[in-house]
Amino acid sequence: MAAQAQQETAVGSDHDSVRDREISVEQEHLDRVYRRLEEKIHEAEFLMNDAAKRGQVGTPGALAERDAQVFRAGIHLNRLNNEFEDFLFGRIDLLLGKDGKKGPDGAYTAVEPAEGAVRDDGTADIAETLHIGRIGVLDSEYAPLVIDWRAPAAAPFYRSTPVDPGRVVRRRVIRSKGRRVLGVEDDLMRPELKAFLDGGELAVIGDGALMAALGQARSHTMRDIVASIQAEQDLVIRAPAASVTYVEGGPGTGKTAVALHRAAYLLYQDRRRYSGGILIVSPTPLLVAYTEGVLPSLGEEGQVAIRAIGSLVDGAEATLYDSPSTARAKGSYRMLRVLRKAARGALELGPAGMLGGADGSGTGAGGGSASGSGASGADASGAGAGGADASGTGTGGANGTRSGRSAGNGTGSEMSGAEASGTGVGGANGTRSGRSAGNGTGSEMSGADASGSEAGEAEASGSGTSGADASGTGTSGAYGTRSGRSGANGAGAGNGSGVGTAAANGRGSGTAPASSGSASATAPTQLSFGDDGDGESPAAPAPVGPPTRLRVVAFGRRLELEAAELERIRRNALGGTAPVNLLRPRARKLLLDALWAQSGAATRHTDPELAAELRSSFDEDVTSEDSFIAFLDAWWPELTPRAVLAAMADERRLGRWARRILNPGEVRRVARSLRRDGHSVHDIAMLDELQAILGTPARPRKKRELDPLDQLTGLEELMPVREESQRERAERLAQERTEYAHVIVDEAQDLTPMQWRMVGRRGRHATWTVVGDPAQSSWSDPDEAAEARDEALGTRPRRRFELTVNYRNPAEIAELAAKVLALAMPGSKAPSAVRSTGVEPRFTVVQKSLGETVRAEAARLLDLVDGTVGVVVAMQRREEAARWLAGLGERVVALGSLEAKGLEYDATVVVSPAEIADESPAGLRVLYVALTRATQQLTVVSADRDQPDGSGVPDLLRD
Ligand SMILES: Nc1ncnc2c1ncn2[C@@H]1O[C@H](COP(=O)(O)OP(=O)(O)OP(=O)(O)O)[C@@H](O)[C@H]1O
Repeated sequence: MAAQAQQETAVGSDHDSVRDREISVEQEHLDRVYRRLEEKIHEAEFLMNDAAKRGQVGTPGALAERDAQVFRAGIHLNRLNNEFEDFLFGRIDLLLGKDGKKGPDGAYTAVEPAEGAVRDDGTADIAETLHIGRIGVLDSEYAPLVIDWRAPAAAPFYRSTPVDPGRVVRRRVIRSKGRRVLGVEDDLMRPELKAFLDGGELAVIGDGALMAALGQARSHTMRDIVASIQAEQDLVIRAPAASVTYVEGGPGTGKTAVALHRAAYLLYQDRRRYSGGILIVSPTPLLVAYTEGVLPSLGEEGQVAIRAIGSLVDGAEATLYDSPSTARAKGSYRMLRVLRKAARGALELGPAGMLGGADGSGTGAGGGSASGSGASGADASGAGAGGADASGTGTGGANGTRSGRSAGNGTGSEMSGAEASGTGVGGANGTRSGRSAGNGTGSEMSGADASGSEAGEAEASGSGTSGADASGTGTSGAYGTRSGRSGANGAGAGNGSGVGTAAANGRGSGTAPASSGSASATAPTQLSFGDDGDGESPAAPAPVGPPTRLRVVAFGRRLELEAAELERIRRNALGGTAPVNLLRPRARKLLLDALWAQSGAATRHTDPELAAELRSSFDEDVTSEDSFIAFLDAWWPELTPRAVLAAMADERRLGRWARRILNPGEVRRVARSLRRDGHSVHDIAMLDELQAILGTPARPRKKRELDPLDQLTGLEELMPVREESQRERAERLAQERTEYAHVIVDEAQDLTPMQWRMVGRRGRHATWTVVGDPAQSSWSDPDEAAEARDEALGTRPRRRFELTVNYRNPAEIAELAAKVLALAMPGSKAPSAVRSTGVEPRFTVVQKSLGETVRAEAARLLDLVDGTVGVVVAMQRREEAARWLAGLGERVVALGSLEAKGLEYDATVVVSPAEIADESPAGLRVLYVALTRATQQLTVVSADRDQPDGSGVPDLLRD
C-alpha cells in the first residue's frame, strides 16, 4: 500500500506560524491562478461575442464557424465557472530529473532523479514544484500554473510512496474553499533527506491528507478522492484502456471510487475515442444516487451514463424484488432457453395485446379512437379516413380492429376472447360479446354491421357494396353471414348452430372528427419480497388463440387456408433462430405461396414472364385485401418483450415453455412473480433478452421535418433556442445509445448470467473496466456468473489488479467482519484496514421489542456521529424498519441488506445477523456486506435466532 510517511511535526520554531506561512504561500499561488482564470474567462466571453458577430453575416460558412466557436467557448466558460470551487488541491516538490525534457503540460517528464540530485551529505534542492488541480491552467508564458490531475505530470502526486518515491520529496494536499486556502497536509516521501526550497528548509505540516479525508463525516453523497488517490488505486485509474481492466478488492478498498475516477481519466486521455460514451453499471438506484455527483466534481458530465442494472432498458424500471429462489430461476442461463421458447410460443397466442397489458391505437384522416382494457390483455385499434372506433375489454383477451374510410365501430368484450373488426369505405360495425370466443367482422364499401354474441362460439360477418347486417346468437355455436350488393340482413340463432343468408339494398357514408388512440389497462396487485414464493397463484388468464382460418377472395375465387395448413406454414416460417418479428415477411410469403397454389392460376401460363406477372398481380390482389391484412396482424402479430413476458405469467403456458428446464415449483413462482404490477431487476434482463430474441422490424423512416430555425441568422434570436436544441440533441443521442465505447461494471460479482448478457450487448465493441469482490456476491451461483461474465467479455485479454487496503472501516469493525468472511468464503483474505478508531463494535439484544431496541440504538448513534446512520435489516423487514425510525430525521435511513450494497455511513446498526444470513443461499456474503458499511461505529442488535451469548454477541460473530 501507499504507506504514508506522516511527519507529525512541523520543522521550524513555532508550529502555528510555520503552518500559517505555508498557507500564505499557497494562498499567493491560488491568487495568481485566479487572476489567470479571470483572463481566460474574458477570452471565452470575447470568443462568444465574436462568434455572435459572425453569426450576423448569415452565410452558411460563417454560420457553421460561429456554431463551432459558440460551442467551444460555451464549454470553456462553463468549465471555468464550475471549476472555480476547490479546483486546486495538490502540490508536489520534486528533485532534479534525469533529463531536461518537458512534456506538453510544461512540466519535466523524468520520473527518476538525476545523479547527484541528492548530495552525499543527505541534502538536496527542490528543482521543480507542481500544483495539481481539477483542470490544467497555463500562465501567459505557457508555464504550468496548475496541472490537470489526469495529466502524466500529475501521476507522481498519486504514485509516489516512501518505498518508491521517484523525484517526489514532499506531497502536499491543499484544502481551499472558493478563493481561500484553509489548510495544508503534507506527506514526506523522502523523510531521510534534508531538502531545501529557495534556500529555506522544506516544511512539513499535518497528519497527511488521507487520514483527514477518511475521518470526515459522511453525507448521503460520495465525495471524490482526487486529492488522496493512493498508489495502487492510481495504477488502476491510469491503466491503458485496451481490452479488459479487471479489479478485485474487499469492502472499502475504493473500487467504486476508482471506477468513477477512471471514467474521468479515460475521457481526459482520449475524448474523441470516448465520444461513443462511457456506461457505468451500478447495482442499485441508491448507489447511482450516492455516486452520481462524483464525476461532475471531476469536471466530467454528459459523456458518462451511470445507470442501475434495473434501469438499462429504456421505458422500464425495476421497482420490485424477487425472492431468492425466484431470482435464481430468472437470472440463470436456464432462463435464456425458456425465453427462446416463449418468444416463438407466444406467436400462437394471437395478437400481442392479448398476452397481457393493453394496447390501443387509432389513426385516421378523419378520426380514430381505440381503447383496450383487460386483466390479462386487450388490443384495440382503429384506423379510418373518416372515423373509426375500436374497443376491447376482456378477462382473457379481446380484440377490436376497425379500419374504414368514413366511420366504423369494432367492439369486443369477452370473458376469454373476442374479436371484432369492421372495415368499410362508408361505415362498418363489428361487435362481439361472449363467454369464450367470438368473431365479428363487417367489411363494406358503404356500411356493414356484424355482431355475434355467444356463450360458446359465434361468428358473424357481413359484407356488401352498400350495407349488410349479420348477427349470430347461440349458446354453443351460431353462424350468420351476409353478403349482397346493396343491403342485407342475416341472422342465425340456436342452441347448436344457425345459418342464415339474405340480400337487400342500402347505402351508407360517414365522416368523423380526428382523434388519437388511447389505451388503458388494470393489473393485479403487487407482491413484495418473498411473496412470490409459494402459495396459490391468482387465476391464470385463459389463452386466446390466433385466427384458425384464412379466407380471401382473389381472381374472383374464394380461397381458404385451414388450421392444419396454417400451422404447417407457421412452423416452416419459424425454422432457424432468426428473430421472430423479422420472420413476418417470410410467413406472409409462405401464406401467399399456399394461396397461389390453391388458386390454380399457376398453371395458366407457361411463359415464365407472364406467369411472374400474373403471380405478382395475384399477390397484390390478396395483400391489398383488408381481410388478409387483418388476418396477418392477428396470426403473426408483432410481439413486444412485455407481451411475451406477460404471456409467461400464465403458469400452464410457462410450464409448457419451460418443460425440462425449470422445475414445477420454479414455474409456479416465476409465473406468479410476473403477474405483479411492475418489474424486478431480473425481469429487466429478461425484457432485454426478449428484445434481442424478437428483433425490431424495420420501420419506414420518418421524413425529416424542415427546421424553421435553420433559416434564422441573428444570434440573439438563435442562441437560446440553438443551445436548447443542441442539448436536446445530446440527450436524445444519449438516450438512443445502445452501445458504448467503454463499459464500467461496479459490484460485478452480483451480475447474474442474464444480466451479463444484457450488459454485454451494450459493450460489444467496447473496452471494459470490471470491479468487484467475490466475497460480497449476493448471487447464489458464482461459477455460472463467472462463465457468463467471460462470455460477455469475450476473448479480450484481461489485465488484473488487486486493491488490498480498506479505507472505509476502522480496524475494529474490519476485524469483526473478517469473522463472517471466514465463514462465507473460507480462505479468502480480508483487506487490511488503514486506520483504527479505538471504538469497538457494540452488541446488544432485544429489550422490549425489536423495533424499540433498534430505534434506541439508531438514536444513540445519531448523537455520537455528525453524519449518517444506516440501519441494515433483512429484506423482508425493510418497510417495518422504516416505520421504526420514523421521526428520527434525515440523517438516518433503513435499508434492506441487498440495498446496502456499495453504500456507507458514519455508523450502522446491523439487525439480526442470523436473519440476514438465512434469507438466501448467499446470505453470509450479504451479511459480510452489511457489516462493512460503517466508517466509525457499528452496533449489532441480536434477536432470539441469533443465539447471543451473555455479552450479546451473536453466534455468527463469535470466535
Ligand atoms: N484514496 C482514498 N482517499 C480517500 N478516501 C478514499 C480513498 N480510497 C477510498 N476512499 C474512501 O473509502 C470509502 C470506500 O470506497 P469505495 O466505496 O469506493 O470502496 P469499494 O471498494 O467500492 O467498497 P465496497 O466493495 O464495500 O462497495 C469511500 O468513502 C471512499 O471515498
